Amino acid sequence: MEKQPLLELKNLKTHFHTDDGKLTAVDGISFQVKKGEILGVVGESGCGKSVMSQSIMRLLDEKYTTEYEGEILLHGENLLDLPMPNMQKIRGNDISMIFQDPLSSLNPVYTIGDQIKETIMLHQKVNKKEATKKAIEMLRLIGIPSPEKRMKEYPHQLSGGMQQRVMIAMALSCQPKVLIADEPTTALDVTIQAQILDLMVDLNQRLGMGVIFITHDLNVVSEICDRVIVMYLGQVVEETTTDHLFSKPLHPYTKGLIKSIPQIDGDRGKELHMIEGTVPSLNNVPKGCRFASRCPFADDLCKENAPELRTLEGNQKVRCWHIEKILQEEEGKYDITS
Ligand SMILES: Nc1ncnc2c1ncn2[C@@H]1O[C@H](COP(=O)(O)OP(=O)(O)OP(=O)(O)O)[C@@H](O)[C@H]1O
Repeated sequence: MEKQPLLELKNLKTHFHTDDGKLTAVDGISFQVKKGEILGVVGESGCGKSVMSQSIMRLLDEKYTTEYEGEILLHGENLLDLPMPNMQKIRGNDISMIFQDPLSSLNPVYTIGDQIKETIMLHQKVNKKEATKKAIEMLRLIGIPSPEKRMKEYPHQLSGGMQQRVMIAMALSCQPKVLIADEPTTALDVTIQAQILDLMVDLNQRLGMGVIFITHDLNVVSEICDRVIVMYLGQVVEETTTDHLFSKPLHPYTKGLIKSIPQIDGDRGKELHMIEGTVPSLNNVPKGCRFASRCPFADDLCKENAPELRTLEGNQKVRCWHIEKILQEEEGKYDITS
């Protein structure tokens, strides 16, 4: 039976009212996250990944600058319709978020224990003693040695990796249905990074949590994600399974990203492919395909007309006018290699 989505975005748009006019940083994003699934979100800097996740949590300034359109459905309920106090209950209880920089989310003047306990007591009906027990359990679960001792320490007394684990412990302490992880391991060294990713996958499988994993690192995507969306200038340009992303990327932008993955072994000496050009700015969004100025396939059609996201066989979705041409090239490639 097809799993029901935990979280579904339907044509989400996030607009900022600025001195330069109205800028649309997220422009019609739709996707689903199912129970126990890890959805990767990739794309170059500035393509709207963080604005999208902050929109899901409704963390942006709605009073003065930000305007949303579309739907963010959690179990069928549109989060964009909720009054802020209700939304605050959703945060931490149903959806949690972990950020790139752990120190920005940990309070330097409170001990680790107090911060986790406070999060637990804010979201669950438990007394202090029970909250302490749960906090220790969570630190143990997340692989922090001597959790009783760590509870009494302040954030600055912990290494970067430990701080990140504490933040993950806090995010998971209420067993959210959905976890949004925004570049959670970028600032960490490779060994710690691998340990934290293992932990996240383990918890995702054990707790059945849906995860939205935002990253620049396609190697990480290949290791942990089930499906991936590729974003470009506020839109999804490709959505596919992780297997297909690497074996059969179709959008020219996705192909460029895959080619620019640094090779650790093999291919040594081969020049790293960089996608030429830069992402257009939000106050100068092209009227045609947003990737056209950097695309080797682009012609007049692309420059004049914006392509829709098309669904292909295997539920792969691609926003490009030249899918057939690209598919033919792929076929050719397979003929030679098979
Ligand atoms: N408050 C704001 N007002 C106006 N524009 C904003 C605001 N916040 C973000 N933007 C713009 O929205 C676009 C998307 O930014 P966002 O931070 O989501 O990109 P990103 O893909 O997460 O990049 P990175 O990978 O570097 O974190 C950028 O052009 C950014 O300048």
